[in-house]
Amino acid sequence: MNGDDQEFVNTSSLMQRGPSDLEAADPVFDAELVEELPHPVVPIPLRRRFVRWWRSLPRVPSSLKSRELLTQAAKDTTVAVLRSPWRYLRAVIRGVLAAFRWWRKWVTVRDYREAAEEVQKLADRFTEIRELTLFRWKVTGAAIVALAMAAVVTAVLYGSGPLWAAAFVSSAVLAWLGRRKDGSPGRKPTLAGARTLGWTIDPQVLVDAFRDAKLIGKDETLRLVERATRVGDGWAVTVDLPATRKAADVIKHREALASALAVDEIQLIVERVRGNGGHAGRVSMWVADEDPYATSPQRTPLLGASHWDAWRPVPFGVDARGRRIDLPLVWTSLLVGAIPRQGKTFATRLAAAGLILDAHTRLYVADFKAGKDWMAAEHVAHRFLSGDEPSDVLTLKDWLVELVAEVQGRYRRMRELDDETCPESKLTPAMSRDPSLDMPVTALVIDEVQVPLEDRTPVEVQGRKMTAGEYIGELLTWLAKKAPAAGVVLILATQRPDSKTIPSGLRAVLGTRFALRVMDWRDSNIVLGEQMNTRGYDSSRLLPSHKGVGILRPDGETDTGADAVAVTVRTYYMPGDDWQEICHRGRALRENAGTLTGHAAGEDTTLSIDHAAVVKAIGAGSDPEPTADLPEPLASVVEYLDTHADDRDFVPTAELVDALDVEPNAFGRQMSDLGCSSQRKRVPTEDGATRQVRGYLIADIRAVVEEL
Ligand SMILES: Nc1ncnc2c1ncn2[C@@H]1O[C@H](COP(=O)(O)OP(=O)(O)OP(=O)(O)O)[C@@H](O)[C@H]1O
Repeated sequence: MNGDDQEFVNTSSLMQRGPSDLEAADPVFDAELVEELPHPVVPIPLRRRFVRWWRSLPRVPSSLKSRELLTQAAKDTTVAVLRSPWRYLRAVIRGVLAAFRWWRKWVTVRDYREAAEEVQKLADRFTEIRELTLFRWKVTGAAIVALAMAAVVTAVLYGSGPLWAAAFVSSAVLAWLGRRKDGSPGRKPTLAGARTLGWTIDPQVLVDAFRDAKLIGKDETLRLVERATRVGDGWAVTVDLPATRKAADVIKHREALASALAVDEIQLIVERVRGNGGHAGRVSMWVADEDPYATSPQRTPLLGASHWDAWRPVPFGVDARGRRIDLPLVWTSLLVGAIPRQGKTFATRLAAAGLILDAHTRLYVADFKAGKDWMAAEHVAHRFLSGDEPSDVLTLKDWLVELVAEVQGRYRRMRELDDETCPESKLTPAMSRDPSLDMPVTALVIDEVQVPLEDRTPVEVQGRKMTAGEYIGELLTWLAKKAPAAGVVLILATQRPDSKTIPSGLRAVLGTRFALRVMDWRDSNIVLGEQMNTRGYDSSRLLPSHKGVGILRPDGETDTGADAVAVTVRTYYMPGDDWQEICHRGRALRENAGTLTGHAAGEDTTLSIDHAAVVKAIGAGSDPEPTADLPEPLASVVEYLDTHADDRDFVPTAELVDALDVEPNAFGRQMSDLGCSSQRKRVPTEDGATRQVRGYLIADIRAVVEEL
């Protein structure tokens, strides 16, 4: 508080008391005393101040404000200068053509002729027009003769200098006449050959392609951030879209852009540039010279590694540009889906290979394909089964029960550990390698997971009758939710990625997805996640010949260099002998480290299972049948939604009518009687567009069920 404030407090107290009882009073301080620290003055260097001032000047062009832009401007100027003779020549040629067209129109008296034609008096005016045409031809001839004579006389009198000067002036006039005006790209040749690669030389071709693909408007243009450069076996370019246009839309409509650039969409990689150097409208494109997946596949780099750390992302494949894509596995889970013979088992084995080469990793391998593909893993796996009989399904069920108990035990033990060893309720690399803690990274690999999930062997879980498939679904869902943080990784591969086979609850908690070729966009969405096709990721569009190529939607960050939602990857090729080699190496590593256990060590693999504890943990058997008391058709709708709703919030009426095989009008009436009213909503279609359909909000249906 300063002196003036003190003054004010004194005077106000005097005013309240009145003038009669004037008495000297001590000042009243109604404030907090704070120590006044001087503001630190940080001197800004003169150079920085100048740079700031320079950059804030509105009239200085942006190319003079940063070194990168200046370099770009210098490059652009050099290219413009080098190209200028060619552009000038083209402008002159266009000028000559324009002049010729004008002259032809004049000499044939076209305007007069057309006017006569319009009033149907051409016959009357014919002689007149003919005479005028003849006269104009004569004028033309006289002008040519006069020009030629003038040229000869000038050449004789003054040499060729003035002739050159005249030619230059005429060419300049013609170039001006033939100049490209904004918005009129000129006549486009109909048979000009392929547009491919034209854009690498002339950015205008790229702008036209964006316009043709309707990614920018007719009057909008692109800004070239980086000129087209050779990167790998293709061309890369970075552009800025006009304000308000989004890079995400370009990714979504990649196919239209590929068509406009006349390349197969598999050759065109479009990414949004994120982070410091990017923004929502900056697009980086790479166009491969040819099908990047037509070449022979690469062997996995794991072959060159004597061992691998399971905590390091596993080398999984390469993208079209040849950039390596690594797949983090610990703390997440992986779902691989594809139609048969597309490389599902190969991809799953790649993920498993990284874990096999770590001696401190425990493996559970269940091969329901019952073939040779996984045989080699028998030598390293703690638990191993290969078969598709109900007895195998029941064995898997027991494993899962064992794993649920294991995960619960791990969390219990983690609670008792000090903060330094276990800072969060999560497994750490040090914990996973400490034999005294007995918490190694554990991977559960199930190939053809649809086999156990669809199994109908009846099982009784704490008095509740259910199928083995249902119980396995519940156990897997619990594990996918809870186990990754405790170091238990789920790697599931399925040939049938439809919503009936893989329960939506399970799919929703599987962090990493890899979709090789599937039958249609719905199946692709089931593997990759709802509406991924509308975001430009649809694995049904991959070619059958592209074995091992799929769309990877990672859980965390992959090493792609670009921060994309998903990326198309060609997995490394690891044929049977390489796989066996890896498994043998994994066994040798375990033998050295003394970590070979279970099936691989020839130990007794009888399981100690506490079913009751597991049932309590996952809550199975305790749920009352949810749809038992519901009236129809609501009960069937709820049953359908439980298996098919995924993470959707809306279900079209047509889909329900189809699935439940009911009469649409009666169905609508019954639903509305039960309190579920339908409404219109836009839903995505196969081609990426949206369509308005009638249907029900799933939340509304659930609310009615609750009420009932
Ligand atoms: N990365 C790859 N590069 C080239 N070819 C591959 C690649 N991955 C797999 N393939 C080829 O694809 C074929 C099928 O692979 P795989 O056995 O993994 O298919 P799948 O989807 O598991 O089939 P199924 O569903 O019948 O079990 C393999 O024989 C292999 O030759």
